Amino acid sequence: MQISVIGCSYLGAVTSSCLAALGHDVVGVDINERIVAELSAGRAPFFEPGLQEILSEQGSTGRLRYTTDPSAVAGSAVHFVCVGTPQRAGENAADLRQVDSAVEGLLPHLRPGDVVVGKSTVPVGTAARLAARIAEVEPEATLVWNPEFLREGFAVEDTLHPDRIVYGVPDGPAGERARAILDEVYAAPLSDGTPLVVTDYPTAELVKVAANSFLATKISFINAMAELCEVAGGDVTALADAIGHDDRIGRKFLNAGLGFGGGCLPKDIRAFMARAGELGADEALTFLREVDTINLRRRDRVVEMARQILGGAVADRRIAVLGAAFKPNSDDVRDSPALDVAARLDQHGADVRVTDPHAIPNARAIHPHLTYVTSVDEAVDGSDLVLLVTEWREYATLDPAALAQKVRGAAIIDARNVLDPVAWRGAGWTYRGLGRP
Ligand SMILES: NC(=O)c1ccc[n+]([C@@H]2O[C@H](COP(=O)([O-])OP(=O)(O)OC[C@H]3O[C@@H](n4cnc5c(N)ncnc54)[C@H](O)[C@@H]3O)[C@@H](O)[C@H]2O)c1
Ligand SMILES: O=c1ccn([C@@H]2O[C@H](COP(=O)(O)OP(=O)(O)O[C@H]3O[C@H](CO)[C@@H](O)[C@H](O)[C@H]3O)[C@@H](O)[C@H]2O)c(=O)[nH]1
Repeated sequence: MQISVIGCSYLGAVTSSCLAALGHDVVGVDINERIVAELSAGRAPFFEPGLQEILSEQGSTGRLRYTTDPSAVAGSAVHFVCVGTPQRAGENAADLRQVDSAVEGLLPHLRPGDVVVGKSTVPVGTAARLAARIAEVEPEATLVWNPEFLREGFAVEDTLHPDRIVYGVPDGPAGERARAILDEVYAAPLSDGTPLVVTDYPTAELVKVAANSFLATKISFINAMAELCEVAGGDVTALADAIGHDDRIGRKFLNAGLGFGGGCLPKDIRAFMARAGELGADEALTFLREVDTINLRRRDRVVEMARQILGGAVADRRIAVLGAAFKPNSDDVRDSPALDVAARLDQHGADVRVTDPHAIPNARAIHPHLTYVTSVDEAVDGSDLVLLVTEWREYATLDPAALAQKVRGAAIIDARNVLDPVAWRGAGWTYRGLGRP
């Protein structure tokens, strides 16, 4: 099938290349010339495991191309909208300008029978509004809302083998026809037994933000337990293991630490609260305000812990910050807790040295004044304190005895609770986890 993908960043680059891998003819359109140049050269424009390989494979098939020309969507039967929906500056609500401009750009090229597929994460009600706009210009085109659940770091795997596929379709024959077309697009994962939920627009839009709200709530729940463990002398890791053995709870997303960041969970729960308020249902989501507050308190806690360990002030003390990305296996620093902590310590006058295997260029673009180094050795050299803030495998497996030789003061805050306290203390370190004795 002939498919266009509008917006080719973290979501769209993976979606477009994976659709080509599923056997479709794909054109990706983005207004960002750098992204298009990289993708056109067969290079991943950001770090995402497996993306480079799939781009190289698909580039040589001739089934995948990228362009900045918006008219390149003409001739495609299916158009995926994968543009950004960031938080509006100074507000909780989502900024829908990219979605609106992508759809407006598509309208002149739509033909009868075309299917427009919304993948971006949007406030409930957006699909109905966009469907009405599309109908004004091409009444025989149909909008489907098909939210995306991929995780950065596992984006290719999640796209090719999703946990579920959700379509929000309009009632009647147009919806049925659009559904049949999407069944063809997703023939491979559907034939593997991927569960399919076909529903209406509002439910499809809500499924996405409900899923992210649940995940965020799970993380803040365990971080609240970490706060309790800290004052009561408990161990949140053992607690998470114990409650996680209950199948009804499950162990996933119960890793206490520095909390959630990234381009999705924080802005999605805020946009959900804002939309609930617009719909007169803000009381239904007041708990998400607490989820957000608990999450942001984790960053304060780590800064405070650093101050305590360093005897009351961080000014002029050298602090090694291991990690800048919001999670391992990603170079994404959007709302990164790791980078936020580094920037705050820098503001307090600390001599901060930040390292990360992949995220330094993105981090530098946001916080150019911080000092970045390319290795753990350079970061820890002569440091008074080490912070492990993104649990990259190479940081989680560091040798405490070897590292102790390089620092000035052997103190570490394991803000992701991934190190073995016994081993680190045994090697002479002052070890502090979050919610662990
Ligand atoms: N990043 C993820 O892991 C992920 C996962 C699931 C869902 N989502 C959702 O998917 C959407 C995209 O996420 P992202 O992280 O890729 O966002 P992003 O901000 O990184 O990328 C958006 C891209 O769209 C391009 N763009 C904007 N307007 C355009 C237009 N009119 N025509 C063509 N291109 C245009 C931008 O240049 C940019 O490259 C968001 O709604 C997000 O919430 C993201
Ligand atoms: O037990 C945990 C699990 C995660 N995190 C943090 O939570 C954040 C988000 O992690 P994750 O959800 O794995 O990353 P994303 O790539 O942002 O993926 C989320 O956001 C995407 C965009 O909406 C969705 O598609 C995914 O399903 C959803 O998991 C990161 O900062 C993690 O460090 C924790 O602190 N503890």
